[in-house]
Parts: sequence; structure tokens; C-alpha cells
Amino acid sequence: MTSLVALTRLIPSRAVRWRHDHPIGERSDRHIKLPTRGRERERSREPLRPSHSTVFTMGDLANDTQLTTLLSLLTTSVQTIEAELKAANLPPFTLEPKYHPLDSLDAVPTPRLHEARRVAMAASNMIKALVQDVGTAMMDMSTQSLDQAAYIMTADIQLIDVFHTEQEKTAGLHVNEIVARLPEGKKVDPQKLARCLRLLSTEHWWIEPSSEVFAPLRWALINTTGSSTWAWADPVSYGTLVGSVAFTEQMTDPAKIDDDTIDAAPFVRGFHRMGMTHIKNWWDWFMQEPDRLERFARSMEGSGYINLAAIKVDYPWESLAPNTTFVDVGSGQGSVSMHILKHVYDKVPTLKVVLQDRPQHIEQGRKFWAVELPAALADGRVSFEAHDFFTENPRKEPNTIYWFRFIMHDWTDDYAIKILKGIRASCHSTSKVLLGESVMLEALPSLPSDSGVAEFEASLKSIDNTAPYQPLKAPYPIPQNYGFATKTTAQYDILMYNLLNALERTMGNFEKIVAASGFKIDHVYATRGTASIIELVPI
Ligand SMILES: C[S@@+](CC[C@H](N)C(=O)[O-])C[C@H]1O[C@@H](n2cnc3c(N)ncnc32)[C@H](O)[C@@H]1O
Repeated sequence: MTSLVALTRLIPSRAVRWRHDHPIGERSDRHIKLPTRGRERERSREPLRPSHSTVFTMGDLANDTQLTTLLSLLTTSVQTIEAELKAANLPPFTLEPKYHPLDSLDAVPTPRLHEARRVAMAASNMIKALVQDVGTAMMDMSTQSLDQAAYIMTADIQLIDVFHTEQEKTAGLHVNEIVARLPEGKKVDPQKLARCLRLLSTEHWWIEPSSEVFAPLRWALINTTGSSTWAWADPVSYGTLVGSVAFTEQMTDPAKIDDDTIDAAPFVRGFHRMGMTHIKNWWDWFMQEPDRLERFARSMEGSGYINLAAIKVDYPWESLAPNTTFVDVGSGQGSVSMHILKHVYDKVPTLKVVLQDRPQHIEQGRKFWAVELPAALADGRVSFEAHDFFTENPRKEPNTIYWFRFIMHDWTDDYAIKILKGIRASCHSTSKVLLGESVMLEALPSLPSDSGVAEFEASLKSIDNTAPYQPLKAPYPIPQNYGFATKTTAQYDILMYNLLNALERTMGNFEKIVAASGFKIDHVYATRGTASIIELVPI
């Protein structure tokens, strides 16, 4: 995220400079109000001129290009972010190698900060798209799997563990020392490692404070060995690379175009091309490689960094009816239900959780809860049962919530309908289904007449941080789906295809599977994470 001041530092040529005719702190200068497209400029101090000069004034900014509109949106959103952090007594965002308090499974930004953050991410990435030349854009896109390979490698060799103290993390270590400290079996060539870290440093994961000395930045910490975020690199990121090599081949195979089974995922073809024809599909891989199953179950908590904290606070769990049974269907180790129960443990004392999954995952769940929330086992507030969700659900009592996170997106429509019908057959009239899933938005453009800088500012100001979260409309020229700020959902959509031949759904897609299963959508809760909570009631 780039402030105006930082942006000026990025201007490379000595000849190209901002001339601050007015103090930077003066709002009229800092904050350029742009006229709508084609209208006369309202605030420029000098007429626009064909510029042979390379000296720009702030007045020149008042030109209705997309770039300057985006800069204005960026300035507003960055200022809002900083003001919100200050108001909440939180430190500013930095790249230093320590987590920010908002980087937590228990923390959510205020609604205003969240909205400003989305615009800052979308605007800065759109500025990049406007200013970047096509040649470097081509190189960037065509080699992104190398960023991914370098990221997976740093997780695999347990790189972060060689930094023993905060001081070492901040100052960095020489690459020879880094390699000397790597465990046996994880040693690499120092120069190759340096080259990988230089690649990652272009995305601000690492930094090279002095020649061949490398230090992690904040994002690199997610690969701290054993953490739930580290567990994501293998299997999920690794599986993604495997599927990517056979992606086009699988998509264009006439025999596979209408095949909606999980076995038809590119990932399976990728493994077969590597000679591993014994792997039938994603879930089968884990049955054959139990270590990976354990890491996958753990990584589901890691994937919670995109939505778990928001799931906890953006749904009214405190208002659950007394004696509610919360059935976590396809729970994995039950990270989400554990966090929800912990969140309302005393406030909703009659709430009980049931984990349902396949036997191996349930065993993993028992171990996880014994460590993370042993009180729930002692108090009889959690139970574990093996259950195949393609069959009728054994839980039939009133006031049951059937909770699904990241389940519908694993399956194409016929399978998703079958899963929901298994619930419908058991569902009491007082019970509900909650789907914790991303809702895909189409990538439609916004129009200059929709919402501009001034409207965005006014909407940001009018947000009541204590009210339930409601997303704002994207300001022009940011696309209606918020572009880069919702890339994670678009990535998940293709990730689901790649690994499982499945998909993230639009609201229309959800309506279709819900109606076909004997439910209707009662309410959709937007959250400050990537998931919405879609509440279904039986009809
Ligand atoms: C993407 S994970 C989500 C886990 C959990 N809901 C979460 O959000 O952390 C999907 C889960 O579905 C489970 N699953 C797959 N097929 C199943 C089946 N037929 N019956 C029950 N669970 C199944 C997997 O074992 C896995 O734990």
C-alpha cells in the first residue's frame, strides 16, 4: 500500500518531481477531487498544458484519468486505514518480521478499516496494471509458478527456524550461515537459495539488508514450521502445482468436459503424468499418505486466516437458541467449530458441538481438541462421530445447526445437492443449515456514474463501526467485485477446479442447489473475511 508521499519516492527520474505548491498536510492539496469524466476541471490551479516540462504541480493531478482517480481513492483509503488503526490503539502496518495484532484468528478490522483496505488493495493493484509495461507484465504472469515454487521450498526446508532470535530476524543472516543451520536433508546450495529469496523479496516476503544477507519480512513468518499456515504449502500449494501442469490438457479433453466427478480434476491428471497412477483423487491421496492428511487437516485452520475471525464476529452466535446442537459436517479437525465454541463458551453455555467427518479426520479432531480446548471434552460439549455426508444425517433433534465450511465448494452441483438432501431428510423444522462459503461475484466494471471518489469518502465516513458489517459498493474505476481485493475468492474458485473438479459459486449457483435440496435461503450474512454465511431453512 502506497501513500502519496511514498509514491513520490518511487518516481525514478531526478527530472520528474512533484512540486508541493502547498503544504502536504493541507487537505485541498492532498486530496484531489476529480471531476467526472469529460466535465470541466473544477479545481486545477493551472490550466492543463501539453507538458514539455517534466516538473509537475499538484494541480496537474486534477486530470480525470483513471490513474489519478485511483491515486485519490488510494490516498483516502490509506489515510482512513491509518486513522482507524490509531483510533483502535493499534500500531501502524509495517513489514517488520512480527505479526500485526490484526494478523490473528481472533481479530477483525473495524468495518471502516476493512472497506478502506479493500479499496487500497484494489486501487494499488490497478495502478500497477495501468503503469506497468506489457513486457514485464508478461514475464510476471508467465512465471508466477516460480514464486510459488520458491515459497514452497522455503516451507519445506524449514527456513524460518534458522533465525533463532528477534535480532536475527531483523538483521538477517548471511546465506552461508543460513544454509549451515539448515537441518541435514534440507541443505541447499547457498547461491540458489539467495536467488530464490531475491525473487521473494520482490513481493516483500524477504529483504536483503546487505549483500547476501537475508531477513524475513512479516509474510515470511507464515512458513514457521509446524504452524497451521506452514501446513498450507504442502499439500495444497504443492497439489496446485501438480494440477497446473495438466490444466489445459484436462480442460480441453473432450472426454472430460462433461465429467463432473472429483476424479476428473487436473490434479489427478498431473499426478498420472508424473507416473503416480495409483492416486485416484484428492481425498484418496491423503488416504495413501497419512502425513499429508495430518498437514491438510491442520492447514484448514491456516486457511481460516482468510475468514475465521470474521465468521466468529459477523454472525450473531450469541443469539443461538438454548440447547442448540452445532453439527460441523465434514469438520476436518473441527477448527472452525472449536473457534466458534471458544468464542461463545460462557455466553451460550448450552451450546454443544458434534464433529462429523471420515474416520481418519475424526481421529485427528480428537487430538486437536484435546490440545486446543480440553474443557469442551471435560464438559461434554464436544463429541466426535464418523459419518459419510452423502448419507442421511444421524442428528435429527430440534434446534440443530448443520454447519458447513469449505464443503459445498469441494463438490459439483449434483454432489452438493446430495449432501444437502442428506440433511433435509433429518432436518427438524426448527433447525437450520449454515453454509460458510465464498460467494463469487462477476467481474463487471463499475461506471463513472456509479460511485466516485466523493461518494466513496462519504460512504466510508458514514459507516457505523458498531453496526453489522455491510460491504460498500466499489467506487469507479474499481470493478464491482473489487478486483484484486477479492482475488483470493477467484483463486479458490480455480483451486477447487484444479484439485477437485469443483467450484466457488455465485449467488445464482447457490440458489439452484439450495432449491433442489428442499431448502430456501433465509438470510445472507456478509463478513469481513472471504466467506459469507448463507442461512438455509427447510421448506
Ligand atoms: C476442505 S475440508 C473442510 C474441513 C472443515 N469443514 C473446515 O472448514 O476446516 C473438507 C472436508 O470434507 C471431508 N469429507 C470429504 N468427503 C467426505 C464424506 N463423504 N463424508 C464426510 N466428510 C467428507 C474431508 O475429509 C475434509 O475434512
